[in-house]
Amino acid sequence: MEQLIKKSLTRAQICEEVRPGPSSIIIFGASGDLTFRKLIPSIFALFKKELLPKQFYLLGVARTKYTDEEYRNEIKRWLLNENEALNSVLSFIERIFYISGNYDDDSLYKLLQEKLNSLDKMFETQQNHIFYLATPPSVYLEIIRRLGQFELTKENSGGYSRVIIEKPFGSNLETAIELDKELHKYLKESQVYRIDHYLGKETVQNIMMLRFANIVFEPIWNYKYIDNVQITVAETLGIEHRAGYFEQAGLLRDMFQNHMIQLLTLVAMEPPASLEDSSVRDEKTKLLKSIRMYDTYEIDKYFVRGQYVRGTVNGKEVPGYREERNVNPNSYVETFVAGKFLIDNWRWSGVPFYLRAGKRLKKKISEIAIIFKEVPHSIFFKNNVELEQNVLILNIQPDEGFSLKIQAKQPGSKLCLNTLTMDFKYNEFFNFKGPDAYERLLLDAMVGDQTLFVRSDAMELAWKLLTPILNKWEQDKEKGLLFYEAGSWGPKEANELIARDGREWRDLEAEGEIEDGF
Ligand SMILES: NC(=O)C1=CN([C@@H]2O[C@H](COP(=O)(O)OP(=O)(O)OC[C@H]3O[C@@H](n4cnc5c(N)ncnc54)[C@H](OP(=O)(O)O)[C@@H]3O)[C@@H](O)[C@H]2O)C=CC1
Ligand SMILES: O=C1O[C@H](COP(=O)(O)O)[C@@H](O)[C@H](O)[C@H]1O
Repeated sequence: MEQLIKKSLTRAQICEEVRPGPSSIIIFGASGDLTFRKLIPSIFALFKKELLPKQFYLLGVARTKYTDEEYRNEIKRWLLNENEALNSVLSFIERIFYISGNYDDDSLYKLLQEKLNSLDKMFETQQNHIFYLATPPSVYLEIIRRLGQFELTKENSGGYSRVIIEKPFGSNLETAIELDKELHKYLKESQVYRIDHYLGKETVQNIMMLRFANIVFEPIWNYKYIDNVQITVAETLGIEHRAGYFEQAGLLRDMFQNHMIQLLTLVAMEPPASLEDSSVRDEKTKLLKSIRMYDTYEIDKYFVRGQYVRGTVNGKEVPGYREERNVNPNSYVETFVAGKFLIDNWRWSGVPFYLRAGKRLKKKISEIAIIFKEVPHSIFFKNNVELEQNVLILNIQPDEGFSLKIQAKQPGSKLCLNTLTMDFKYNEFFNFKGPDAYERLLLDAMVGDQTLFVRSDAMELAWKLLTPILNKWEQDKEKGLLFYEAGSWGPKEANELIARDGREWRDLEAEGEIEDGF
């Protein structure tokens, strides 16, 4: 009995959300898309759930001129548009302030110092500051240098100073290292929170729970039982208003350097010694070191890149990438990538990880599929009829959850097998829509938990892996770029990539549907 009580007490303690101590969030780029669409709604959601500390304020910084009042009105309008209740919105915006200026101008940082001093006193936030860089990456360094020069990154005056940095972190290995080096002149690694919003998604966090809190999966989580792993992040959206960014980035930087590689890492890493952030991040790093680097001549064999042309998505005609506003009509930037990754360690020897992601595909769906080997000997059918392989699917979106495909007897007939899907959907089971990824991550930054943020070495290793590919594509320009119709599943060569190994991509046509939300 005592044991049981102990167990449930521990569970309650684990489940309980830790409300952070006094905190402030200072957003650079506060007039931008990310701030309005993701950051403000997530901070507001935390406010409504009473997960923000009582001693809290938010300070927006950008070049656009607003008074506090005008900025609050913008936020009010935005939140009311999202059907939020007026009363909550009004009490939330009382904690919001705004200053404007140019990032390369000392007077902005003097003003910032003064504002922080007075707000820290007013809200008793004990000089605890989280600086969120939600600006274009080109100004990250400038902001960090100035914060450093104005001693806003120093922690010895009582409070903490943390910096959340949005992706992309650099544009290749060299620039990422350079940015990191400069950053570390002013900040210790424990102050740096490199955000990857996929790590805040419920199913993504659940990968570790599923693997390491159950006995049934881990013993078969290896080359002996797993045939291949497929990770798909398909979007119906194009590049929206982000042509300026996407023309520089392309899909490999936009999705693989961060989200896709992180997903692969969580599926493939060894069990960490504990849930401590350093243990988890050590395992991720170890795994990243085992991913095979390809020689330049192998890249075409293992990677396919494509760009969408005009087509129909969700019944609507959409322009091709080169026809999008602010895109170079001869652009050879990729909007689709499929690749085969191999992990050179004992657990994953010979197990391919097929990854694909793309814009303007047939439907929005993200999943990780663990495809198990065939049974070694089938007693069920003569004439070599193959049994379908078991598949464990971790559904990241639209319906967060997981499903297991197994073979079962079809009722009635004497001996007919069929695939049965054991389906678990978060929303249905818990009757609760999980929080947005940014809520989780902002809360973690306030309590100082870096587990779900990307450490310097992992970020570097991901760039190391992808930079040779980026270099080759940069050299090849249009050569090797394949065109696919918007509303399809990408270039047919992506199917050939996997067919060469005698496999095929999972058919995602029939899985649940939603509109893109990002
Ligand atoms: N939007 C999204 O969905 C996602 C964005 N990100 C990352 O978050 C960051 C912000 O993205 P997002 O909000 O879309 O970006 P925006 O293009 O909306 O820019 C944010 C703000 O930065 C300021 N800004 C724009 N250009 C410059 C410039 N050249 N110099 C200084 N300031 C500038 C503008 O404010 P003002 O003119 O008032 O100064 C703008 O409101 C980027 O690093 C992006 O890669 C990451 C994941 C998703
Ligand atoms: O970081 C990014 O992610 C979104 C996809 O995010 P999701 O949560 O909607 O799956 C992608 O559209 C964007 O290009 C990329 O920068």
